[in-house]
Amino acid sequence: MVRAKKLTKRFGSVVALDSVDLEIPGGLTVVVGPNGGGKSTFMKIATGAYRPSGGCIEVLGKDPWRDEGVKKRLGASFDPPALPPLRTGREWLEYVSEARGGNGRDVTEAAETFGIEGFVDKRVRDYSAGMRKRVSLAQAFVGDPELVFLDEPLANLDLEGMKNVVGVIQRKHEEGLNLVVISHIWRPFLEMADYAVFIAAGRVQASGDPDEVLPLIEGAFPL
Ligand SMILES: Nc1ncnc2c1ncn2[C@@H]1O[C@H](COP(=O)(O)OP(=O)(O)OP(=O)(O)O)[C@@H](O)[C@H]1O
Repeated sequence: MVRAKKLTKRFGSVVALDSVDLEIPGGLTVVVGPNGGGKSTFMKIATGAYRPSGGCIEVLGKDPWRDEGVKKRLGASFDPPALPPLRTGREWLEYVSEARGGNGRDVTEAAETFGIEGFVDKRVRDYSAGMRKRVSLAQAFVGDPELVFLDEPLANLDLEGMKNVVGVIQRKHEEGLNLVVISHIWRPFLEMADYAVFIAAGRVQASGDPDEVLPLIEGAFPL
């Protein structure tokens, strides 16, 4: 699904990703690591939002920075959510669905899935943080993407919302969708994951079977 070789990203003197070699297979992958480790930067490069400073990355066999076609096959929910403040949630979701080659009709289903029907016709600027997160999650799934990236899908959600989103991810995974989930709340996702990646200090510290990566994660974040 994703193949990175010597992938590097610098912001001035900060090296956010330092010569990362990584292959992410199909299925559900969980990406874990400390704040500032490079996870979101990796996702932004993988979805074509950032250009690498060095090395290369292929997503679904294509370069996401250069290939506009592959971007249409990817769904993404960034954290914090990137939504246009003056649009309604519905207008934005229809736009994203259509940009991915969908017909916008799946927006109603996505609205139900993420419990946003009550406010989807209001402007984004009037949303709470949790409402923004829900619309941003719906955005990742409309337009029938082949691979979905979610950055902190549980951030700002209430308990009911968290349970719902974990359930949606489980169901999408079972239906055969490919997902890459970055989450500090890793336990519910690691249980269902096919692959795990631990990123810290701009490097992949471990990747592979979740059962093998888990001890490393628990060692790094003792509770
Ligand atoms: N647009 C940017 N401009 C400058 N520095 C950046 C930018 N984006 C990220 N960085 C820096 O790159 C490093 C990696 O950040 P990144 O957001 O990828 O980490 P992360 O693992 O996602 O962290 P968190 O768990 O806190 O979300 C950090 O040192 C951060 O300050």
